[in-house]
Amino acid sequence: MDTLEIDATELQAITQLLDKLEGTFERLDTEEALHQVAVHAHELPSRLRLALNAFRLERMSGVLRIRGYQVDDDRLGPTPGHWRESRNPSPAHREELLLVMLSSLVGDPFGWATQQDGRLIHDIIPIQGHEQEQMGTSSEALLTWHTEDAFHLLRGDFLAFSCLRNPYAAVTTIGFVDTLKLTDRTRSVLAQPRFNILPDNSHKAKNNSPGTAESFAYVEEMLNNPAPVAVLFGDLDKPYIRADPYFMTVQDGDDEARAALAELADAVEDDMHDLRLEAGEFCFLDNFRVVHGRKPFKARFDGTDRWLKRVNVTSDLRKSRGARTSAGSRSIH
Ligand SMILES: O=C(O)CCC(=O)C(=O)O
Ligand SMILES: [Fe+2]
Repeated sequence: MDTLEIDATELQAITQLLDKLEGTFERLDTEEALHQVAVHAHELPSRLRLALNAFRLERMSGVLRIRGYQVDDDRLGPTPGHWRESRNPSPAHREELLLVMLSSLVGDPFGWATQQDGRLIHDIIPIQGHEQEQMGTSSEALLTWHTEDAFHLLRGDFLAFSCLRNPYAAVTTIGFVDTLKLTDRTRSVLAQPRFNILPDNSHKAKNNSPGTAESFAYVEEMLNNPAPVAVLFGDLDKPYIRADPYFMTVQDGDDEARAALAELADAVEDDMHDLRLEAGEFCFLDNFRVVHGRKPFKARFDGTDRWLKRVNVTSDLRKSRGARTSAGSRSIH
């Protein structure tokens, strides 16, 4: 993992930039705001911009932690009990603004019409009733390692988090694909389109408000009729990954693919790293080069729970033009 510690001078520059901009953008999810914010990102301290560019160009491990920003915990108020209860204007507007600025330096933020009612910026918080689910909103269950939105052809290249609070130091887990120990034979099987990846539950209509998502047609299609895909791709010596074992199957009778997937799961689990996100920390994951999950934790449901903001980032918005709710929108369906 790579870590950048923001120093006092940089913190002052960031604070001044946020002071200047926070009143300008009431919403961050409009075409205009996203354009403007991406340009203001170039006013951030150069060490941050250099680090994010190095991250984008794969000159780093695939995890970049940016530490040293201070969150005003009182301003945030209680952690919401559900992402639907998130307030507007957001009490975390400054952190969301900084998250979108930083994200704009690695690509372009986007969201899903089928997730969190189409919001661009997600709240990752424990939700009562979801304790045992395989979702960011669960708590007591182990969140099995995964590529984010692995089922989707247009999944993000990167994933960005802002940690607002994590009082009990819940652990995000990270697996680095660069250093995975797999036999050549297994690599070659994993590189063949012999695996089905079903949509995870966060994309299902039952976990969105009725009528809010533009269309669940693609998600339905992927549920009922998943096209077989490869798990490893790119350069097989240093592969990219696309996997979410909890939601994966192989064709009936394809024991070789099943064994390769099991070997991959063992290799990833043997070398998982703990990441305890702290309040004020921003964290970027390379969604092609690392997988992530989360260890179980006990949520409190009293307004003091862990609270992350999350945004998906793509290297190429143009690829999804026909799959967004309109050509100008950032919402894929
Ligand atoms: O809560 C976490 O640490 C990560 C959860 C997760 O998988 C996600 O937000 O994509
Ligand atoms: Fe995830």
